[in-house]
Amino acid sequence: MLKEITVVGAILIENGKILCAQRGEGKSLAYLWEFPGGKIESGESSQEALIRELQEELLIEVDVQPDVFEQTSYQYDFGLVQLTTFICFLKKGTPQLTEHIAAEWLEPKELNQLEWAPADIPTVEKLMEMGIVE
Ligand SMILES: Nc1nc2c([nH]c(=O)n2[C@H]2C[C@H](O)[C@@H](COP(=O)(O)OP(=O)(O)OP(=O)(O)O)O2)c(=O)[nH]1
Repeated sequence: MLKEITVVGAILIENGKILCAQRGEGKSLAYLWEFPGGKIESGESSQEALIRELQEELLIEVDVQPDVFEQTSYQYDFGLVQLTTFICFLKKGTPQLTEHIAAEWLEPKELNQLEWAPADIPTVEKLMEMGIVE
């Protein structure tokens, strides 16, 4: 059966850099880099899901921009991930890793230094083409 997984990812911007987070061992897509976020729960908007996920994963409060940055679907062996990314800004706190094993703040042009989850490539390419984020 085709399993659809609806996921939101945050392009968290601070001082022209983007927060990139590395997935841990024992998970799907282990050690690949991603945008912090996760699955939308029933009854939640995309923005609400991102606010909740970033609170849980990084212990921060964020503002989520209303417009979608990029939307893609990627068929993994475990299911079809529909990933929607949004630009976010830090409102309160400093990111602390509670789930990821590493994080890096990178400029858009540096994003290809990391090995990203396949579903993230369109967002990464769009950010790299923009060159500057603020
Ligand atoms: N948060 C996030 N997930 C992503 C990205 N790209 C991508 O393919 N994914 C996938 C990984 C997971 O299969 C799913 C998000 O699930 P999740 O973050 O809520 O849950 P999880 O890490 O516990 O995942 P899992 O072990 O249950 O698969 O979407 C991304 O940029 N951010």
